[in-house]
Amino acid sequence: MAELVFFSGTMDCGKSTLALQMHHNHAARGRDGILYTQHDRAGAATISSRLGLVRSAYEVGPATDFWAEVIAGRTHGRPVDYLICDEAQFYAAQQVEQLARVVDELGVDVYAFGITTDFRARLFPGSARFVELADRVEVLQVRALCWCGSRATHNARTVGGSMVVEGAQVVVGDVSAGAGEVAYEVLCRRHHMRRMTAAAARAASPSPQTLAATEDVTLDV
Ligand SMILES: Nc1ncnc2c1ncn2[C@@H]1O[C@H](COP(=O)(O)OP(=O)(O)O)[C@@H](O)[C@H]1O
Ligand SMILES: Cc1cn([C@H]2C[C@H](O)[C@@H](COP(=O)(O)O)O2)c(=O)[nH]c1=O
Repeated sequence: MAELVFFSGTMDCGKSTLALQMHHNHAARGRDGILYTQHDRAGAATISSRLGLVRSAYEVGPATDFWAEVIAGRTHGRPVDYLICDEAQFYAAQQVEQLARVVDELGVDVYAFGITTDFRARLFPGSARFVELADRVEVLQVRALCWCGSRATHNARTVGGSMVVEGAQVVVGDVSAGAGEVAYEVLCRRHHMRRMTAAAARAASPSPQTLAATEDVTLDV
């Protein structure tokens, strides 16, 4: 039976890598799939993984109708066995409903990949609809880590190096150092709620010399 699966996690936990691996494995067995994405960091109509894999994909926009696209594909002779949907947090709730209908009425497997919550720890509307409708929500096995070593569960946004909790929900960006004025960092909930990024923690921590000279320093991070 076809299924709607939402592979979810923080930024930088391997979602796009898994999306392209799954496409590779299914295609290698002769299944026909279509790749979709929206606002990938590498540019429009692209699925890019930080491990270096890059593939062309259809760019999802406000006018994209997944039901109509699969029907059109089949009308033109494509079997369309599965869809790979990356950056799925950006899809409209209505598009997620179209994907569920494609699964149920056309027997197409839909594998969607996206972050669950934004920089304020609020659900993206698309992700919320996936959680509500998916047959399964899968958490990726590879753990992204907070600077403290705990599993990262939340996404922080920084502007000019400082964590912010206000701003537009959608701002394309990366987690790497030097990512630009707006950047992201994955944190555990504890440090997300305390707005304690790696830089803030470093700034709050005494240097080893200071520690040696101070007997009762308590780090409250
Ligand atoms: N230089 C590297 N060497 C090994 N693994 C890496 C390297 N750079 C990134 N990765 C892996 O790639 C993952 C990010 O993959 P990606 O598919 O881009 O994530 P996502 O789509 O979830 O943002 C990291 O969690 C890490 O495991
Ligand atoms: C937290 C958060 C992220 N984004 C953007 C930043 C990136 O362009 C993507 C996530 O991509 P990844 O492959 O999972 O790293 O989402 C955003 O627009 N708003 C946010 O709050």
